[in-house]
Amino acid sequence: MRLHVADHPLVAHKLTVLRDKGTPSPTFRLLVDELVTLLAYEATRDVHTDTVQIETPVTTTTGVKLADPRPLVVPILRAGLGMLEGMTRLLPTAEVGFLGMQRDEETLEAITYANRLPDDLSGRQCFLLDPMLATGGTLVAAIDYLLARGARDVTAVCLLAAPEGLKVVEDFVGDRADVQVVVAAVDERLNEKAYIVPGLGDAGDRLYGVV
Ligand SMILES: O=P(O)(O)OC[C@H]1O[C@H](OP(=O)(O)OP(=O)(O)O)[C@H](O)[C@@H]1O
Ligand SMILES: O=c1cc[nH]c(=O)[nH]1
Ligand SMILES: [Mg+2]
Repeated sequence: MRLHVADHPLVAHKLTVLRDKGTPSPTFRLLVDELVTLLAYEATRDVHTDTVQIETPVTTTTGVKLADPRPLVVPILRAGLGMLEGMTRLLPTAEVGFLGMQRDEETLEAITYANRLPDDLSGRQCFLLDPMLATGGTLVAAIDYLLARGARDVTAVCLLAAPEGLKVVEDFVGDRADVQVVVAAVDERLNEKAYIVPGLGDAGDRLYGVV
């Protein structure tokens, strides 16, 4: 597993406002969207492209376009939905799949309540979106769904990760696939409720309100 931590003052600034418990949902949603755009720039550095010939008003030249097969973007509901628009803005050709997963707050097991993915992901570049990588249980289960469909090139875009969760993902992936995790920051640790510290609280609740 490869880890990329975005090291940029704009990322740090936006993340600080996001962490602030006084930041209301509309601002939180906007900041998540802006942060994803900055992270997507790093996360798509190895996106496949094809060479194309085009004519500018002046001459003929060689350029690139996003290649086929199209990349697949998969937000992990609920909280990952807040990252979808920012990602597809940068990857306009992407196909979008969906995973609905909820962590059981007692057992910390990830329960899947929605799964809409293409059957065959061999040769496809896949991007998983989830703001929080805490114990890693949710991300491991999501990566497992993609690997089971033949994906071998997976990038997870997260806002915050705990060191404990990163280790779990790394141990799960081993050398089974090329998995990259792109994050805005790696935080200190998990607390006794497996929340990220200092973190930003419950990302789904802060985006969409408590249900
Ligand atoms: O690494 P883990 O320990 O598995 O925890 C991280 C997961 O928990 C949160 O989702 P949650 O289960 O709260 O669902 P939600 O998005 O509907 O709020 C978060 O968005 C991740 O999906
Ligand atoms: O800190 C955490 C841990 C899991 N899920 C969240 O939304 N936040
Ligand atoms: Mg939640």
